[in-house]
Amino acid sequence: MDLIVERSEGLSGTVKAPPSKSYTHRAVIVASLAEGRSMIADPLVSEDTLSSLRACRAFGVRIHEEAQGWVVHGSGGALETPEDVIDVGNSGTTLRIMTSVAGLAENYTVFTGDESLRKRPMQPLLDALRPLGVTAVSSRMNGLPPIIVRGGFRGGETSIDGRVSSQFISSILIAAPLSGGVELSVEGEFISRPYVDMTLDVMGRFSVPVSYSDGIFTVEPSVYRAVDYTVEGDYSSASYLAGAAAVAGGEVRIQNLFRDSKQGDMLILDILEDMGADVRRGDDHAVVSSTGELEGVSVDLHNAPDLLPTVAVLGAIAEGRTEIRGVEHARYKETDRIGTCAAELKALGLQVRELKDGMIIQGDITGKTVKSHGDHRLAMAFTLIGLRRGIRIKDGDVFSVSFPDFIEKMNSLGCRLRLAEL
Ligand SMILES: O=C(O)C1=C[C@@H](OP(=O)(O)O)[C@@H](O)[C@H](O)C1
Ligand SMILES: C=C(OP(=O)(O)O)C(=O)O
Repeated sequence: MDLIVERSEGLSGTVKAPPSKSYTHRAVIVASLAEGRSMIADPLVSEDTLSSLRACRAFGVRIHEEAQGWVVHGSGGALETPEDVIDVGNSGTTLRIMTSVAGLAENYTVFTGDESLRKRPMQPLLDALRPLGVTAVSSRMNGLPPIIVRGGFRGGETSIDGRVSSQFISSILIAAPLSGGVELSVEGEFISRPYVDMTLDVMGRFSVPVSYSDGIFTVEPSVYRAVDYTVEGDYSSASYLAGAAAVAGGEVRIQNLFRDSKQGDMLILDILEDMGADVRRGDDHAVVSSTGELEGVSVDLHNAPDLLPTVAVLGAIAEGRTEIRGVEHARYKETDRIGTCAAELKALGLQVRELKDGMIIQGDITGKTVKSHGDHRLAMAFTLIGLRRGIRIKDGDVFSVSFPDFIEKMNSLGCRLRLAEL
């Protein structure tokens, strides 16, 4: 279904940022491996995080969805062989993290997903698991899902290329304590590092420490202990709420955003400030106000790849030139986000120079229609252009992957958007 956005000006209101997608995945998966009963309070209930919940259930973990959150009866690491193939839909995080977890189960596990998921690279993880005792292969032998994993995670030493996805590192670290222990060295540039810090944060909350020195993570054999865990708000989702205030003008207060968060995407607040918005940070909220006039910026997104669509669109709206660098790994997401964002911005009339690791954007927007390419972050980011001049986003209903109440939250601030009638 298409998303229709009408010009909107002068936003106001207070809104709660949706719960963090990355923390929800980690919390439900680690709680599933823990000994005892955990309550995951305020989880993100979205297509991607439900993929993780269902994947954990497939290994025999009992999880109850209640009003306050998810009650997880941890397996202590005793996982059943799934009865069927596991379909993780669109969720790369589920696929990557659960691949190592499947190495802890007996027999074979098969993971597949939607058309986009079946293009997500897996080979570095498959190679890194082999020395640890896990034989995991791509069914088509092309490094892509479907993935077949044979249990046998005994632990040991391994290494991984840090340039493709930090999810490979999170994956091995999460399963590692339930093996004989792991030493994992990261080779080359270590992109998206804050996501690994989030992994260590959750492992620590469930009583498992990880040490890191000279590029090597060390995890000793250990047990995860169940805990009650509250999921904090999501800075990536909040980038659309904050971005809306910056482009449409007015003042918006976003609750549930913590100043001491480990999320790399909190960089959006600095970027909006550099572009000319006014940002006030509280311990558990941020307030963004703006006249709507923005200036282009130069940013490196190596630690915050999910901000690429938001920043590209803000750059398209801003006066002058915006340069985004350091984010070649955005090409391996739900779509090749450098390619799809550049193509759609060009179709809207902008001058865009696509770089290997980013893009340079300048010029004026003339067009009125864009395509989401089925990518939730493109759909939500293009909404910001609509607030300035109206837009129709083809297949714009894909936001439910990460932000199911996106329309309601944006509407509550004064943004005029709706799904097109069929
Ligand atoms: O571990 C995670 O929760 C994520 C890691 C990032 O991926 P990469 O490490 O592949 O950049 C990010 O893009 C993704 O949305 C979520
Ligand atoms: C890349 C993303 O998620 P995943 O890797 O879990 O598909 C995202 O949410 O932008």
